Amino acid sequence: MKRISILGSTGSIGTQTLDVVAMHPDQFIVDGLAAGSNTDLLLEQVRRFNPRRVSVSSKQHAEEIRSSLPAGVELFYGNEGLVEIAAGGEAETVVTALVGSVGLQSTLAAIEAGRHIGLANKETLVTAGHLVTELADRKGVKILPVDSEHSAIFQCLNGENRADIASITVTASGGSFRDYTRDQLVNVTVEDALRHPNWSMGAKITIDSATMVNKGLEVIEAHWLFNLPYEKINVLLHPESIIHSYVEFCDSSIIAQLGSPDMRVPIQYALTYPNRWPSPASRLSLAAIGRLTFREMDYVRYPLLKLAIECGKAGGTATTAYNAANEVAVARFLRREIPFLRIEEIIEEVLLRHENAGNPNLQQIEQCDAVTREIAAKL
Ligand SMILES: NC(=O)C1=CN([C@@H]2O[C@H](COP(=O)(O)OP(=O)(O)OC[C@H]3O[C@@H](n4cnc5c(N)ncnc54)[C@H](OP(=O)(O)O)[C@@H]3O)[C@@H](O)[C@H]2O)C=CC1
Ligand SMILES: CC(=O)[C@@H](O)[C@H](O)COP(=O)(O)O
Ligand SMILES: [Mn+2]
Repeated sequence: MKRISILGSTGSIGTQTLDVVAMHPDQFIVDGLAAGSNTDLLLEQVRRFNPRRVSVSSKQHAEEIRSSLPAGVELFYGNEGLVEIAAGGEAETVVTALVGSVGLQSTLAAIEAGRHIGLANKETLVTAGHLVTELADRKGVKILPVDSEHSAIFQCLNGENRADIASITVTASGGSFRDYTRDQLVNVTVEDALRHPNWSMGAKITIDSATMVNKGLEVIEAHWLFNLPYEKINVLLHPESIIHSYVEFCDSSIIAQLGSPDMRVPIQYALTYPNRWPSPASRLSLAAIGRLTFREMDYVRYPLLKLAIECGKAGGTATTAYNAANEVAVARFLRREIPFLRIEEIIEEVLLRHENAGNPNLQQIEQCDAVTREIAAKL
């Protein structure tokens, strides 16, 4: 039996993690669940999965559910609540499925407490990858990737010698607007942007996919997860999202991981590694698909991908600023306060003003995150 806790249990990754648990009820114990404001869904999850500890984002939400919780369930809230679920209790693995850099403190707390991490919350590695990976190394904690591309690369590297890697290639669907010219982006709506061609995901990552920020975050995530220089990380447009990513080795062999686009597969692998268990994900028929297509990445069409890689190479607080500016800009777009292309301008303007600090500690990261958010909110 594996004991797990989930940060962000009510979101897209969180609910699919519980789907995996429900498929293998004799293999998992759910120790803790942390949600934001969706208290109805959290209560349903509590009744079904019997966690001993839960958390919500505010005191007000905690009061809403306190009387409905079964006896014995401990209730927490706020950032401290996230840390309680991450580092308290008895989970062996914590699935980090929060969205945004709000997940940093609890991820660090989980690692500090010696919990293995099933990492979906890529923003934590983007904002403070050096702190997260250094602490995980020191504590002997495994960071198992949940993100589909990183799970693919992780699977391709199974049993391989890291020194033999020539490069890795992260595939990109192109998102909702992959067939639009830049001129056509001027009047796109929130609804248009939320229509991802291949994946059903939370709102923030779906917008990130449309701006190609998601691929920028994923390149930085890959840099930290696989300890590779940016020069060895490529991006390739692959509209079908069937090849989830691949690795090229020094002898010119390429190993790729393929599958139907279903996040339950990488989520489950992060929980069962190094074993594989049956999954209800639909089987891939390459004969039925017929052909897979690829396109060179166009860095002029997607300037935010180029900027993310530049920030990654610059290091320091540059990726913290990039990530924070993006979180604010996407939230403003989703609230219909700014048009789609303004997301780009805000991130670019923030980075023009950014004064990079090398090798930042946690306090400097948090300060950079807060200051950047203020600037991005005013632009
Ligand atoms: N969805 C996907 O298929 C994929 C997602 N990812 C990554 O996984 C992460 C999660 O994405 P996704 O599941 O789509 O996001 P969602 O928006 O669907 O879910 C986010 C979760 O975080 C919770 N949450 C948000 N803010 C807070 C807070 N302040 N305190 C406590 N809980 C909070 C939400 O709670 P509530 O809803 O109750 O408010 C919800 O449970 C992201 O980093 C994303 O990039 C990576 C690959 C694929
Ligand atoms: C499912 C997953 O891992 C997402 O990050 C997905 O990759 C988004 O797709 P694109 O960013 O390639 O459009
Ligand atoms: Mn991904």
